[in-house]
Amino acid sequence: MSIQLKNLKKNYNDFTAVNNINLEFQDKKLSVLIGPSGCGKTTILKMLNRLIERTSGDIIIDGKSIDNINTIDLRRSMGYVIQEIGLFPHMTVFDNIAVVPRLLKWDEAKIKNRVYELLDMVNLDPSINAKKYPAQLSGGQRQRVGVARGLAADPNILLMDEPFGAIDPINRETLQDGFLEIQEKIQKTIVFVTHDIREAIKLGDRIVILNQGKVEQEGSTLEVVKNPKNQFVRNILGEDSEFKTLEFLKVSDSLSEIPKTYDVDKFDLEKAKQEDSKIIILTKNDKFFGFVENRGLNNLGDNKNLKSIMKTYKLKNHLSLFDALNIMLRAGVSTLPVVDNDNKVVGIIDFSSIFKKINSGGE
Ligand SMILES: Nc1ncnc2c1ncn2[C@@H]1O[C@H](COP(=O)(O)OP(=O)(O)OP(=O)(O)O)[C@@H](O)[C@H]1O
Repeated sequence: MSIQLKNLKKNYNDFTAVNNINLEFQDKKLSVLIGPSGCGKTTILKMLNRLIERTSGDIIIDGKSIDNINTIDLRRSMGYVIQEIGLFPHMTVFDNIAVVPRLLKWDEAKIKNRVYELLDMVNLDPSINAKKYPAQLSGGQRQRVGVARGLAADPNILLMDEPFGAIDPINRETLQDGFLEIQEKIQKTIVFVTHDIREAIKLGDRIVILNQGKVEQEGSTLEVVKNPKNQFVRNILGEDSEFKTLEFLKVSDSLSEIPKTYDVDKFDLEKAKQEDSKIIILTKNDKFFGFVENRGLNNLGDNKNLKSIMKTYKLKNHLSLFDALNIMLRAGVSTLPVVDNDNKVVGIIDFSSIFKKINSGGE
């Protein structure tokens, strides 16, 4: 579902918070709104679900003005995830997530299925967490319950207002990674407010940069990062914005080759030594098992104990190139195998394929 803003305006008395904005939030894309405090981000978001009424202009969802959609239906078609305060403290995790399905009068069996499915999706074991109260969870876990609740009735649109803003940086990264995995699966139209440019670049398919109620620049994340329109945008992006695109580019887009793999139980040393590839990947039952560096094969002792030189580092294909470089530097290797969610090998990544990707601007 796409959302169009047409000449959208919001005045608070004689102060104009949102000033004649024309924009489209594209179907199934995550659009980030970013800008300095007070630039109108939250006001725009809340006008979408009519928590704030606009002064003039129009908001069109899939061709229909929101004036022609019943407000209750409108809000049900939009999940809403906000910072921290979103959960009802006196309700269990289960009941918090079940709020909208119960309003919609789903039967209890269907609600239970949905709540358990969502808890699994946000990586919270339902058998442990469904009965807990918000106060018994960590900040990051509460936030994941917030995301699950926003998705409960399977809305087409998700509005997220600094959903990870109150989480410490390390857990924040984990939540962002988890959320990217979820979005890959559910493909919602998401409008996401943040003031953190790294988060914007990492999560956003598209970025809207706002300044005093106006759009300063809008476009795909790479377009904006590569071609900032003016000094204001450059200031928002910060000094090392090219480097930040590493957060946005995915390992899966930068694979250098599909490697030949060797079943560890049928390993043929002489054949492996002939391979061009820098690393030899070992599998067991078609799943990733480990890898050895080709040059290491010559140093293999008489006992031919492969495991003595085997490494088990691997990269998941949904990780960012930023994470990939981090892991490669930590592991002290310049080439790593890449696996999918089923632990099947899908390719190899090395420094040169990463730099090629960065230099091409992600294309
Ligand atoms: N109810 C209100 N009455 C008067 N002014 C308001 C009201 N709500 C918001 N404003 C003003 O409108 C402007 C935009 O507010 P908004 O909350 O949309 O900003 P924001 O970009 O989300 O800021 P932040 O990043 O600090 O959350 C601000 O200058 C704010 O002071």
